[in-house]
Amino acid sequence: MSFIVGLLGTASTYKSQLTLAFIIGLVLLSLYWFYRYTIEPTTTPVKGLPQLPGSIAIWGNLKQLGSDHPTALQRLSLKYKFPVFQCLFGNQRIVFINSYDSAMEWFIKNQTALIDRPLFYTFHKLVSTSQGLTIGTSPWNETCKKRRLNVQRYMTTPAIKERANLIDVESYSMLRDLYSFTKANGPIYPYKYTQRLALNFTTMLSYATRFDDIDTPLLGEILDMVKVISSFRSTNNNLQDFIPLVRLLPENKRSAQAKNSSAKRNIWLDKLTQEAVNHKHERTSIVGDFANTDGKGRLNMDDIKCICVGLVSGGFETIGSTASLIFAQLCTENGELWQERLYDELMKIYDGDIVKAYQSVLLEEKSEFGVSFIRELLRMYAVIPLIPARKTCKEFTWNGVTVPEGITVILNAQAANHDKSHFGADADDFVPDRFLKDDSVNYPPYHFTFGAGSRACTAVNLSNRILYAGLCRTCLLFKVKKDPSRLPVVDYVDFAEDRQAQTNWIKEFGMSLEPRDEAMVEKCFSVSKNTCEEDLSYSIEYN
Ligand code: HEM
Repeated sequence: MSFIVGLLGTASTYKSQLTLAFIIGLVLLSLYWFYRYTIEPTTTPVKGLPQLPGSIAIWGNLKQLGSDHPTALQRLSLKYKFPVFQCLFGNQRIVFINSYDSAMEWFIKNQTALIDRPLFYTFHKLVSTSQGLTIGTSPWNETCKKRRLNVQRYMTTPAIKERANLIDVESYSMLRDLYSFTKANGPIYPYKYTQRLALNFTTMLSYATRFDDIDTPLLGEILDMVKVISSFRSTNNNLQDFIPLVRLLPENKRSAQAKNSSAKRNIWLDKLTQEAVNHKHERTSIVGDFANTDGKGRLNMDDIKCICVGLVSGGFETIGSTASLIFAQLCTENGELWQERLYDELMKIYDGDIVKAYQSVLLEEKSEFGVSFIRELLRMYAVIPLIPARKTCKEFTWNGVTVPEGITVILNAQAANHDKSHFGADADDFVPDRFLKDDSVNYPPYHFTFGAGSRACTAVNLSNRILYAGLCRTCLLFKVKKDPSRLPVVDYVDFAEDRQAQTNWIKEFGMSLEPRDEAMVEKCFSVSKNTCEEDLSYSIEYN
């Protein structure tokens, strides 16, 4: 300021007046640029929708949300009694949906208006540049529509039955290795085993390749890398998505890490794709199906690559996390009772024939308790608590409010799944009987863990089947035993190891498998080994 006053004082010549005008102009321009680039919200407020108080310049409401966004948003929604509100993440305006009924209204009743997805700087500009956008990260356009329709071919009830061998080989391998490890060494944290089940399922479906040895170095590398990539989609790990200034900082570590992980991922994905093409005549896979058409179908190789990356990333973490939560719940105080109840019910359904039950759970979901248990597990733990963002592609009206086109909307599945006005006072408890009753709760979509509406998870039925078969096979052959020195944390918020991740996974706990009848375990395992001989031979360790 004193500099400008000084200049004014001595601005006797025309030249210095010009200099002064130039400097003031430059300052004003810089301030304008600063405002437009980093403070001005990208969209105007939605008239009539409550705004979350406490927004500050540059940060918006981000600071007040701390490191656990879904829980903070859920708490604020209850505090202010706003099931739906808008807030600012940096300069991005986002509408959050936090209750069961409002989720139904926005994501199901108005699903055609919410079919689009917005683009985010980190994920879309840094991570996804070379393999292209997956279905789950792509805006709605002809390419996305075509790819989504093709994926649905692999997710129909007959298609799931046709690929039951994949559920067989992976649930068998998981139980085989957990059993042999815990028999020899005592309790173990099962997460890596459930992750391998999930990763293998998606790589088998996409590329007809799997990992058999839990200690294969590439498996560990892939598990780490996919976790890093997924963190780029989280709302609270990526300031640069919301605060444009952060993008300008030199040595932005997150951006460098994003590029690096994406480059590494592409190397192994390209290898898997090539393997699948090489084996196109002998092995069934999505890439192989495509290669056999000689590119004459509606899809091209880029489409296929994107579809497969999407299936691997969409399925791997979610199934892996939810499957380890099955073991966690079976290790709780009531876990033993639930195991016995399921075992008895399955014995009743399959006339005491364990081998028949062991095979049938791949093809049908006849145990009502088993179905309810998995449904409740998914409701209790929204492993992706904030559903990937949507963007309104047309105007619609909700509760008298006109929601315009171009608004970013995020469903807080954790909040909607724990909405006491829908699920009752025990909404925060794990009640595996919840979906056995004939009431308004036992009604699709049951919960919002798979998202909802036009862009909901394409693999709902497939995921339910994988989880059901895993649960039933475990209880048919084994008693899951807790490790008293490492009990699981089963609270729906505190269970998560890292509340900043996009997909939550459970904190370490210990469990072991005790056979109900060792001879029967061997018998069932040899049934799987024989039926899945060919799938087992697709393991990278044997090629
Ligand atoms: C417990 C298991 C799973 C959970 C909790 C889950 C959850 C989700 C969620 C929350 C979304 C976003 C939905 C939305 O915006 O409304 C999604 C999308 C998607 N999921 Fe899943 N998922 C699971 C398993 C799988 C599996 C096994 C696959 C593939 C084999 C898969 C493939 C996809 C795809 C392709 C999309 C993108 C859909 C689109 O944007 O049109 N998911 N999933």
